[in-house]
Amino acid sequence: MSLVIKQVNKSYQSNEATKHVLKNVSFSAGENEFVCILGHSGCGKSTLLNLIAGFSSQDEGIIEVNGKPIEGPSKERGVVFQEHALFPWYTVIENIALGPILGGQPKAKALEMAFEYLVLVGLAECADQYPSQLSGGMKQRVGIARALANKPRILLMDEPFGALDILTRETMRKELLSIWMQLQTTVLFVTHSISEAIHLADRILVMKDGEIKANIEVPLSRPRDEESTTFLRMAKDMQALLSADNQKLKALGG
Ligand SMILES: Nc1ncnc2c1ncn2[C@@H]1O[C@H](COP(=O)(O)OP(=O)(O)OP(=O)(O)O)[C@@H](O)[C@H]1O
Repeated sequence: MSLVIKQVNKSYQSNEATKHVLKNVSFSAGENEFVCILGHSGCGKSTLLNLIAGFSSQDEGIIEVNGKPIEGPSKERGVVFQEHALFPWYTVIENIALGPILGGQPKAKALEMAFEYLVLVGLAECADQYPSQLSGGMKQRVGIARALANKPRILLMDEPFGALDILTRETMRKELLSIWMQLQTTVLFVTHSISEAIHLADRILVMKDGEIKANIEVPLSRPRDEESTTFLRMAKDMQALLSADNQKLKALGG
């Protein structure tokens, strides 16, 4: 799987004004790579992810998966949102099986597959419960299992842990890494948390005002110690990138 984004531009029109939200965005993500897109609220992270998901289209530029331009949503690109959007009238296992059933799997086979993913996210015992009976973290795990059940080649995650408390967030982060290591799929993960990005990513794209200001490899093995010198130095550098004005960025080579 390779994802290539070249010179993508996107503007929104509102009240006669044009807002240039993505400015010449270019990057790529390789097979099994975990890439985080880091930036403050409003910098264009979700807009970028929505383009890659195929929910909307760019004004200019190219978005290709395995050399083919994307044309709308596809099972090869699974999406997990901050809000889990589970169907309340279906049980947990039915929510997960829905994608495979709609994809043409017989129901029994789809339920079997769904159960495998529930085991993977540690919720086997909740198969027959309804979403309203689950905590926020559990719902988010169901959301991940549901995206994975379609066997995506790339998982697009838009601040999936943003609504969770800090302890649950840490647990989910560890679980996501363990799932990713088992499944080996490409992940594009949007966050505004510097430490979350450094914990998770192979590579971090720092976004500001619709531009990718830096594309940084994380030279640390996992699990990562947030007290280590490299972790702390990276966090400081990224904080500086996110808060620097454009003049200073130029001086930093950004
Ligand atoms: N459909 C739309 N119409 C007009 N403006 C929009 C639309 N969607 C997003 N925007 C604007 O584009 C900018 C980028 O929004 P986007 O949601 O991509 O940011 P973000 O970095 O994901 O922010 P957050 O972290 O708060 O979700 C914002 O200023 C937003 O108001």
